[in-house]
Amino acid sequence: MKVEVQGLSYGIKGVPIVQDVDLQVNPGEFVGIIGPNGSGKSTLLKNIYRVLKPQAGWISLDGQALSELSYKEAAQRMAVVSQETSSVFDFTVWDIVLMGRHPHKGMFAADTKGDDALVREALDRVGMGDYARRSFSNLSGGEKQRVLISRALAQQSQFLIMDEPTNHLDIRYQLQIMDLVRTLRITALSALHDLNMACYFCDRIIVMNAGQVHASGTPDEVITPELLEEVFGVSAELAVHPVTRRLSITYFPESLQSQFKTKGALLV
Ligand SMILES: Nc1ncnc2c1ncn2[C@@H]1O[C@H](COP(=O)(O)OP(=O)(O)OP(=O)(O)O)[C@@H](O)[C@H]1O
Repeated sequence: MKVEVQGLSYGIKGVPIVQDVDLQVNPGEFVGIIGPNGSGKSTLLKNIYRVLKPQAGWISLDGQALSELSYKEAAQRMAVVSQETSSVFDFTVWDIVLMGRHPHKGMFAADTKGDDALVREALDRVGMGDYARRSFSNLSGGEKQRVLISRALAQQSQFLIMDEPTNHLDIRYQLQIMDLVRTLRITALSALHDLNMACYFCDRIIVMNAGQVHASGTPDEVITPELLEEVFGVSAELAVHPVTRRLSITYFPESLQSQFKTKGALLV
């Protein structure tokens, strides 16, 4: 699925939060949105997945304006893994993942064996197969996140939006989830905080700063020591890993900078 956003702006009480954002996600691409805290990543994503209404701009899925789709039609095309996981109801893990099938069904349609098989497979893919009968609300943050990703898989949408999907996950599941999204070759747009993960897994990166797109391109094009200094205010060194050929970032906290500088090891 091809996703296009043009001139998207959103503000609260006259204060601009996202300003004139253009972006494109090509079919099968995994695009990461990075940026400092408060730079507008979540607000931009919420405008795309329709929790917020853009004050200006245009969003389309395969050339069709998102605003012209019903919520059900939009949910058939777009799955969301957001940061908000609280629920007032005590659903089981199975129920939560089964909800991913709802956009594909009529109002009173019963769940089919096909739905059950998709839910089972989606749970297994994130390593949560043994948790099906557990209460969702009692899970750890990382387990909840894996269940929500599982729901998105069961939804079988062609476009996946994620807001810091690896938040709460230990390193094994961070790698597993990012790898899964990558290998599914589903069109994906995700806010990410871990820049090494973004460099490793994303085809392209969009850098948000103060509500605007500061830079965009492949990780090699976008991530430079100068950008990390300017946008994130951190000193860092970049290297290309000899085996993976991916960019690898090493950060230098202020307390270590003078130490390394005196040893002449700081290369940037
Ligand atoms: N409902 C709201 N009322 C007032 N300000 C808001 C509201 N929602 C977001 N903001 C502000 O908009 C800015 C962008 O917030 P947003 O959550 O989009 O940033 P973010 O890049 O996702 O940040 P983080 O990395 O911390 O998750 C922040 O300064 C935030 O305080």
